[in-house]
Amino acid sequence: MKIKNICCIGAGYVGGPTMSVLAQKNPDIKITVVDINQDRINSWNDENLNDLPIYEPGLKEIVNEARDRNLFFHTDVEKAIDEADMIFISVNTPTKTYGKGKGMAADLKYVELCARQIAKVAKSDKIVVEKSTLPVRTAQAIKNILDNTGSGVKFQILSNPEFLAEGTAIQDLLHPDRVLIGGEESPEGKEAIDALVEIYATWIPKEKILTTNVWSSELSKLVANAFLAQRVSSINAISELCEVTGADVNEVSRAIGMDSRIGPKFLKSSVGFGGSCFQKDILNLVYIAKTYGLHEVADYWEQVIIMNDHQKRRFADNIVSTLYNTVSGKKITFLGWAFKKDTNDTRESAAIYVADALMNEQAEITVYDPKVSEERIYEDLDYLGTRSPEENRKLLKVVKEPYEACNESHAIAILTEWDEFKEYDWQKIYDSVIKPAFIFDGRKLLNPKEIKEIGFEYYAIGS
Ligand SMILES: NC(=O)c1ccc[n+]([C@@H]2O[C@H](COP(=O)([O-])OP(=O)(O)OC[C@H]3O[C@@H](n4cnc5c(N)ncnc54)[C@H](O)[C@@H]3O)[C@@H](O)[C@H]2O)c1
Ligand SMILES: O=c1ccn([C@@H]2O[C@H](COP(=O)(O)OP(=O)(O)O[C@H]3O[C@H](CO)[C@@H](O)[C@H](O)[C@H]3O)[C@@H](O)[C@H]2O)c(=O)[nH]1
Repeated sequence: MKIKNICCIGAGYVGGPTMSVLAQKNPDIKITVVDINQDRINSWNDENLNDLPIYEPGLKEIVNEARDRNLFFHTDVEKAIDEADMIFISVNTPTKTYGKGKGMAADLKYVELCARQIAKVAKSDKIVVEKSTLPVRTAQAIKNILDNTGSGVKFQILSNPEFLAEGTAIQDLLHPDRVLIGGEESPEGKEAIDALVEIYATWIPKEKILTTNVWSSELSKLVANAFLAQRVSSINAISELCEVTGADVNEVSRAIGMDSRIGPKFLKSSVGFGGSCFQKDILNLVYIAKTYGLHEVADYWEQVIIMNDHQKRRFADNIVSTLYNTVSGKKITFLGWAFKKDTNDTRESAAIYVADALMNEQAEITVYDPKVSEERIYEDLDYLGTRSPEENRKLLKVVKEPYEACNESHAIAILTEWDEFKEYDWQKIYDSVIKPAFIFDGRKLLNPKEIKEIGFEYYAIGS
């Protein structure tokens, strides 16, 4: 079966970049990315490409090549569904904030809405691809909705989780470690799997395209994120031990990472992992385990989150205790707000929680981040609901220039590992801050020797 027309529902961090690369590599397939958010679609259609909704290195060039050739962005969801042979569901699946499973389970209302809309509109057979991260066995629920339309239309459901990381989305999409496709083990299921394999095979070697049953594919996505986050929490747990024993966590990471069985990646100690996925997906895994009565399994994975919360809290506590047990009325500069470098995404960023903890102590925070907007930062804080929007704006200021952000500061905290922070004139910054001059490096980014020689009191995670 040769796919000619693809629709992707959801023009977010996954839908946008993924479909852009798919379109670039398959110029003979028409790909339409739809979203209910008109502003987002307008941004994707921004004529001079300066206002794309997502910042990812390399994305602009690919959108420029494929857009209006075989890649289209619009809001007419029903028309795009009707025309497509293959429909990707790439909508958000946040943690539930209400009802059963509140704070743990994935909220599948957007996915269900998509399934119902497909069921309503479809007049010809379709392959529906789960691109969103979903709890194991969600394909069954989607299938139930689709198979009960009475229209006679046949659907095949595939699971094709996305493993891209933000900031490196385009490179991850162009050169993935693997592509995972789960499908039914029937002849129709195999035909659907083959159709999707052919699309990826236009640029990815076939041996990297892994096909499994649907449930293994759905579960593998949650497990991959749980394992990755577990490594970060493991090294962060060790960072605290390093701080009290005189060991250095970078040296420990290097020493253990050279063991080929452990490997060197994802062993960078930090102020805590953030991002839209790790916490949400582990909570989801924990919830699924609990649902099946597997309490030891649930407790085991929950510990990854507990350690991460501890790491954020103790970073804030350390600032307070070092600044003579009070930060009330003191200016604390945050360098970085994004959850990692090279992205403007701030979801679950450690910076939000560290700021909130310090604002509870009446600190006056000034934030500089090269890519995150002022509006976004206030939205993140307001979302916590800890204090009124007016108080948030009173206690936290956002500036567009790093030296201005540091001027007359009592302490500088590095929350994101942006490369440009390393290049700053730290002597100039030292001259402009209140003494003693403190730096709290949540990313172990700066050179401790150089920074201390300038005169800073320098505290880094894990040493
Ligand atoms: N962000 C990542 O790096 C990443 C990586 C891998 C997997 N994932 C998973 O991919 C999924 C999407 O994540 P994201 O970060 O792209 O989310 P996102 O919030 O950036 O984008 C989702 C988009 O879907 C749209 N949407 C929701 N319901 C809709 C509907 N009924 N019709 C049309 N549009 C609708 C929203 O308006 C939004 O623009 C999630 O399940 C996530 O866990 C995310
Ligand atoms: O050694 C490390 C590696 C990462 N982090 C932090 O962990 C978080 C997540 O980083 P990363 O995994 O690089 O970014 P994400 O974009 O969240 O990507 C993860 O989540 C995606 C969504 O599911 C998956 O597709 C990716 O494979 C998975 O890496 C960030 O706050 C990082 O700063 C560390 O603190 N130390």
